[in-house]
This record gives sequence, C-alpha cells and structure tokens, in this order.
Amino acid sequence: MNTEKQIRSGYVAIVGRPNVGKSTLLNRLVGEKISIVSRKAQTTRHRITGILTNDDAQFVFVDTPGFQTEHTNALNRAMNRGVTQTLADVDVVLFVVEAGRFDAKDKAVLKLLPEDRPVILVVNKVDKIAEKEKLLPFLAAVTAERSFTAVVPVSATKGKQLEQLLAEARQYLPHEELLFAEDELTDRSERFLASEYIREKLFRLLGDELPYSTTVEIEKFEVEGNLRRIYAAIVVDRDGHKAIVIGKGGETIKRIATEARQDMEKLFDGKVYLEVWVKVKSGWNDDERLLRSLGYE
Ligand SMILES: Nc1nc2c(ncn2[C@@H]2O[C@H](COP(=O)(O)OP(=O)(O)OP(=O)(O)O)[C@@H](O)[C@H]2O)c(=O)[nH]1
Repeated sequence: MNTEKQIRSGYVAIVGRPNVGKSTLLNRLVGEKISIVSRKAQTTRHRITGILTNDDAQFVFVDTPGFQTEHTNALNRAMNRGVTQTLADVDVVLFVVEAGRFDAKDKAVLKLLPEDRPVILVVNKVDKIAEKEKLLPFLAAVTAERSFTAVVPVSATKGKQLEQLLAEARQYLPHEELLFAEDELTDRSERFLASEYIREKLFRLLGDELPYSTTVEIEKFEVEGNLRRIYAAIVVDRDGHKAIVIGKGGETIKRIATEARQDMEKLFDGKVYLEVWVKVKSGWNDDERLLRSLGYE
C-alpha cells in the first residue's frame, strides 16, 4: 500500500488569545465560513467547528470556549476548565500567536495547554512583517516558554504556508480511517450551522440579558429535495429567561426565527421551514443526553 495516501484522521484544536486570527485560519482551512461573528466573544460552545477532508487526511477542528484572562468570575473559570478538558482529548493543538507579539494573554493561554499533547506553534500574520529576520528573536522568546513539536509561520489571510501546517498536523492524527463520512459531514455541519445561526440571532438581540449557558438544540433536521425542515429548541435555565426569549406577544422569538431562517435560506440555497421554541432546562449541564446531542460526548 502507498503509505503516502494512507488516510489519517483526528481532532485538532486551534487556540490562542483573541484577535490572533483563529477564525480566519479555520475558515481558510475549511473553506466555508462557519465561525459566526457575534457581539459576544464567548458564544461558541460546540466542539466541532469544521472538518477538512483531503486525499490523505481528515482534520476535525474543535473549538474551545473563549479564553477570558481578564475576568475571573465563576463562569470564566468554568470555561477555562472546559478548555482544559477539550484539549485533553484532541490529538494536536495549534497554538496561534501573532508575529512579533507575545504578551501576558498569550502566556495565559499557553499555560492552559496540556503538557502531554503535541502543540504546534503557528505564527500568524507574517505578511505584516517586512523583514523576516526580525522574527528570529521573537521565535526564540516564544519557544523558550515551552517545547513545541513544530513552528510554522503562516498568513491566514493570504493563505500562505497552510499546506505545511496541515502536513505537520497530519503526523499526529492517530486514526487510520475517516472519523466522519461525507454525508454525515454535511448533515452535521448543516445542523451545526442551523444552531449557530439561531444562537447568533439570540445573542445579538438579547446577549446582555441571557447567560452563556443558553444553548440551541436542533431536535429534528429533515431534508426533502430543496426544502429543509428544522425544529430547534432554545434551551434556557429559568422561566424568566424563557419570557425574555419569547418577548412581548412572541415578538422576540419570531424575529429570531425569521432572521435565522432568512440567513439559512441564503446559506443552504433552498427553502427552509424553521420552528423555534423555548425549553426551560435547569441544570442542563448535568443532563448527559442533552450534552451528547450538543456534541459534548
Ligand atoms: N495581516 C493579517 N491579518 C490577519 C491574518 N489573520 C487574521 N488577520 C486579521 O486579524 C483580525 C482578527 O482575526 P480573527 O480571525 O477574528 O481572530 P480570532 O483569533 O478568531 O479572534 P477571537 O474570535 O476574538 O478569538 C482580523 O481583522 C483578521 O482579518 C493574517 O494572516 N494577516
């Protein structure tokens, strides 16, 4: 067998302080814009953010909830714990920094990375550095902080050196078969996108009034020709939150559903029938079934 073409697959986490270009990198690698832009830094709770399948590898990207190094309330601590837990079962970590900049926030993120995982140092935005030799002292300083399995300078916006990055990461993918079949993949990612779109509307309209524990669960996703029927529950902790999501006379939830549906129709290039309702689920974190359905195996 040609070992060059042997498929390898595994889980990859992209981490780094805000603004280093993680979303840009992911979008560039996966080729589909699935990281949503939202007013809140921490709306991402799902693990799988994108899947890239090449001839010889499948990279399953998992996201980690936002690293909040400035605020230390209980939820942020919980999120940092979430980060550590997520990273404990990925196969390789891409630690992204910005070329020429390594500050206390980068260090705080680096501290959360597991010792026993391969970590690739991804130096992004190298297009901003005209004289490349200026990077050498910077690289020396960052690599003194911990040992990295590789150092790859890239430009996410210009798509530079991404093949090299994937080739490095591929070495650490342990599985010799695809983790996700192609059809499963589209379904999963459409489902995922559907919940992200609803959540994006939810947080854009109500972000300040809702806790991050508010999630969206896609209960049914049916495809009939060019029509998608999507049944989604917004899961809140309390009755009070339910009333907020519904709004006066149902106005808020109607607006969320309408705007999300319009976005989905554009994205899927087809008709969407969308039903959204609110469910109160106190202590949902402890409900294993729900967690599994949200992607937290
Ligand atoms: N010049 C340059 N700019 C980049 C590059 N990659 C990302 N950027 C810019 O950096 C900014 C932040 O990029 P994001 O991808 O949103 O960063 P992020 O790490 O996902 O940020 P958070 O979501 O806040 O954690 C954007 O304005 C990008 O256009 C790059 O390779 N070169």
